[in-house]
Amino acid sequence: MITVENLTKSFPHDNGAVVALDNVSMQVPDGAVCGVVGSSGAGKSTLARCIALLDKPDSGAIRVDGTDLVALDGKSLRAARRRIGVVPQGDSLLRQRTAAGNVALPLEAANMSAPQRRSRVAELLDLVGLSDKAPVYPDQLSGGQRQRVAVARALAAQPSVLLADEPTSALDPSTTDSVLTVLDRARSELGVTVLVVTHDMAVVRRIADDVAVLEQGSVVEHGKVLDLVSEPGSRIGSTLLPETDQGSAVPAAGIGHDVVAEVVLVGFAAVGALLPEASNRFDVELSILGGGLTRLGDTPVAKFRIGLSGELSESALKWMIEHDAHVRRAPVSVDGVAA
Ligand SMILES: Nc1ncnc2c1ncn2[C@@H]1O[C@H](COP(=O)(O)OP(=O)(O)OP(=O)(O)O)[C@@H](O)[C@H]1O
Repeated sequence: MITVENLTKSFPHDNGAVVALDNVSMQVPDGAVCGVVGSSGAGKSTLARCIALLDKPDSGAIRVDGTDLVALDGKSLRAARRRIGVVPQGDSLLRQRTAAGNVALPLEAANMSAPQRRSRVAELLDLVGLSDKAPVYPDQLSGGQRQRVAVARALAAQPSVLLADEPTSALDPSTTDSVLTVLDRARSELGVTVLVVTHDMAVVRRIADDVAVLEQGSVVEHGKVLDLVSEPGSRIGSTLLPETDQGSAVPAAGIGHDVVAEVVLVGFAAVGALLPEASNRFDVELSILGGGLTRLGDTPVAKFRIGLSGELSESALKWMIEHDAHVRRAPVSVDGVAA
């Protein structure tokens, strides 16, 4: 578990200071992948650098497995750093070393014997799908392959936490996918807790369990992706879920439908069965007025604007809510038209 409590960090700027992190608090559960997103200058990299112990915060605590890292120094700080693997922003491999040589670096620093090192490097290159590239120099690798070597290197010392700062920036979508697969494997096969700083919402869509949205140094939204997308007004929800054409006027109560509502359905069972079942059970006519289906990680999620017609429309809606549909009634204006 990573716990960040009231973290503040500023940098000197002209005659004053720029506040990069302003009282930031968040948690990442063990074995979860958390995306840290936000616009440029929001404080994402500063947060990652503080957690990686590369920058010292002005105040606040960063607990990894219960230990406050901010309070450490000397030997205990160096030991704590080894428990945090870092994939730095940009090209970070040593050009004069092969892929295997780069992965071996932290193992050499830890004085691991040569035979042990060879076997550990082989394991790590296998994990990132690059066993055949062991003798290859970074210049002969693609951008995605270089990033996968950087992930292997970050995992070499068996950290409990992996931090990746913009691991997919400047990569095309198919290469991005291979890097994300590797981060996902770090979590699923090694149980590592992964924090990914990114401006790319595709990263959140594909691998994040949790997400924190930073804005001007503050966390403005934080939690499980699948919970946030059901919350009205969620930025994550409005970015990751299909549009339902909120703005268009749809005939509502008394005109075309007895009830108009927006529903978010999470998971195979809900997406596949809930709407037809509600319609059958209550003998109401159900029309999809907008929205669509998407996938967050392995989970199908739908957001629809629906119209219900029939005497038991209200009961059908209530039944959907009882069966875990997240329902928001579409606002209806005075002339009976959904706004
Ligand atoms: N070493 C530094 N010295 C001075 N100011 C800094 C330093 N590092 C970050 N800042 C400032 O702190 C604020 C947050 O920067 P940070 O790099 O953490 O944001 P970010 O969200 O990662 O942005 P980007 O997506 O562009 O990388 C910015 O105003 C930035 O200019």
